[in-house]
Amino acid sequence: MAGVDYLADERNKAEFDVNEMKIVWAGSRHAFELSDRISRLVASDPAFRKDNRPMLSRKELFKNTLRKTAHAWKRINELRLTEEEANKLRFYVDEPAFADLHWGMFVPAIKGQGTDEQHQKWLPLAYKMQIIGCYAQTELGHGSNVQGLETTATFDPQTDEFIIHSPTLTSSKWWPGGLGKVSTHAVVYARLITDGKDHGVHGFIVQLRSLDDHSPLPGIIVGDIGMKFGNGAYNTMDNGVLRFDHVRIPRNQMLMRVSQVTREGKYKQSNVPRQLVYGTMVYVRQVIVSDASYALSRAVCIATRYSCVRRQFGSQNGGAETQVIDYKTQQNRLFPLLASAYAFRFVSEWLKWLYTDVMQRLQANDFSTLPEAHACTAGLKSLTTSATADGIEECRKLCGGHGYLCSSGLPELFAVYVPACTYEGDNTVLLLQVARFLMKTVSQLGSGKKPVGTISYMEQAEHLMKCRCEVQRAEDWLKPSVILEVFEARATRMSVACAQNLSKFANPEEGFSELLADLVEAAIAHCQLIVVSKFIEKLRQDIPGKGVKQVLGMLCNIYALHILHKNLGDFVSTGCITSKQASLANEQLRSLYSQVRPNAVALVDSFNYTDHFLGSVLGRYDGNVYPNLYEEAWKDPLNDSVVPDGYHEYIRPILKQQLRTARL
Ligand SMILES: Cc1cc2nc3c(=O)[nH]c(=O)nc-3n(C[C@H](O)[C@H](O)[C@H](O)COP(=O)(O)OP(=O)(O)OC[C@H]3O[C@@H](n4cnc5c(N)ncnc54)[C@H](O)[C@@H]3O)c2cc1C
Repeated sequence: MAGVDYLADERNKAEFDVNEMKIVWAGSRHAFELSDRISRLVASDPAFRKDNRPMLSRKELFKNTLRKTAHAWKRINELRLTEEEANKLRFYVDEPAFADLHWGMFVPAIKGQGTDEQHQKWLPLAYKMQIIGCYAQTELGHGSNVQGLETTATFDPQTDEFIIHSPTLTSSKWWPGGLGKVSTHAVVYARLITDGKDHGVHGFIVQLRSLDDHSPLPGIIVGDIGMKFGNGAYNTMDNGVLRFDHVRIPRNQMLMRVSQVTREGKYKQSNVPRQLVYGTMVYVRQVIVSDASYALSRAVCIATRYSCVRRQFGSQNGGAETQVIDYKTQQNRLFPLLASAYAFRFVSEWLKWLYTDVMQRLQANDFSTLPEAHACTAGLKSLTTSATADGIEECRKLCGGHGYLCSSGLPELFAVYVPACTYEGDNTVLLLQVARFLMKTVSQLGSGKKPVGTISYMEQAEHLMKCRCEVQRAEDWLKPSVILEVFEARATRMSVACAQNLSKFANPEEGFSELLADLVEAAIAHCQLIVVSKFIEKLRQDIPGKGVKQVLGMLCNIYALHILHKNLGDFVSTGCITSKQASLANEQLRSLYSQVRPNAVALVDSFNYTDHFLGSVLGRYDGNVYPNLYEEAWKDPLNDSVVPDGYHEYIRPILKQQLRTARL
């Protein structure tokens, strides 16, 4: 029946003001209104339909993406959207496309690493999309180890040009999004060579294709690297391969904000500090953490609504069966993910602040907080993307068999999302960078150098190494000061233990290699503490709306106590808590699940996702799952005919055969 809200009972149970929570989730009233308006605009435009994506062949899929991107660009211009609105529109179109790399990597790379003259020349062209760019760093042979890149850019003083060359097969650029079939230009990372000397990896703007007929320029071999994981998913993107055969570009196409090559071929540092590139990095990672909260919240929204619709067992005297969300096992898997979605949202909002702070300090030549900002953003990128990838898969399982259908929206969401664990820095490699920073901080304790920002808790290392958790009753676990202290103590003790073990090695690098796995765990403990502490900080702010702060408080406690429960080994073995306190934490967690339960659907409604954006029959706003799932099945091309193609060739002969010789 059209118009019936099958989840109305669930919505009526909510104990907080959903409209106010929508504003908290969006970050501000302005952000909410903008997001709401643009998401409806996209949802109501048939050109942005996406339900058929998993069925399309690669070529159809790619062309469809080109059409949608062109349509989005047209609407952005017709409606005279601002940059903020245009970004939201691309977000709600919800399809990886070359434009993501153009706006998300190519433009920021030129902005961050280009000189004023380069900005004046290239940015207007890029803003009007008269050129389309990508970011070509990774090669077939090297990704994480950027210093191992092999592409060369050799300066030729005779002609005032760089010669870009791929000397080996492994130096082929491999993976850049938008490169395969679309980009006209790329920021290419190559080893700079002047007068026979290698100055390491630098960025260059290189034209790849003709602006007249799109054919590759002489000396350039370029194409797509092939199908990727999942149906639809990231296959909308033309991740590409690129080889150069002595391609010449003018000298002024090296990105020269930080270092330069003069007309005479002299390599020199400009007076702009090298650290300026950190600004772009913090910005990109903030976007990735924010995207993690959106991807996880989407999966959680689908799993929560469906868990209220789905009933299994428990019927007595012919009554209704139990909603699966009422099983404690379902709550124990689902609610920590719901809490994580909110936690990642708040930490990404805080990262926005960190970006402004970093930029202001850079302007003032204050680099004191950069190592900490670098470690913290690397760690948060790693932590949130790994948890989100795992969380989406968990949501699929929470939806049982139906979660495996493409119409649940979860398989494609998972396939699109998982590479976030790899791009912009492999998650393990990033955690090892965090670990190096932690080891350095521990080694400097007592030297008078004060740890700053998210690592400032280490100033209390002496206390944190020996403090005892004061929890005596389950409710004691609700105190933010208690939670913070045990998380700080665990992170400190794990880092100090690693540092002590490292000091046993005569060669520190050998020790680091040997202890990699422990170091990663210490880094995770530090990053989990950051997320918990930013959630607690958020709750210290004034948050209006009936019941909003209370329910967020429950989620914060669920997030922290669930991590504690999952990592009891760390907390107990480092002596931060006793096993009795561990079981009290678990008791408190169960009670929190019961408190969140009536608010579950309202908490996912607060994400304010349209059915178009969710793209899930199971997660429909109205909860009318079964008739729509049934209808969706009949749309499959296999159901176009009652008797399948191939019946006469392959099925009938088997059915009609007279077996004489078989040994069955
Ligand atoms: C969908 C997608 C889009 C991408 N888009 C772009 C793009 O637009 N532009 C671009 O330039 N690149 C892009 N990339 C490439 C991406 O940035 C790299 O894949 C990434 O940096 C990881 O590098 P790698 O592939 O060399 O992995 P590797 O470094 O080879 O990793 C393989 C394994 O080795 C481990 N490992 C590596 N080094 C260490 C170490 N020091 N210690 C311990 N373990 C280690 C890793 O943890 C991992 O388990 C994209 C990749 C994907 C999947």
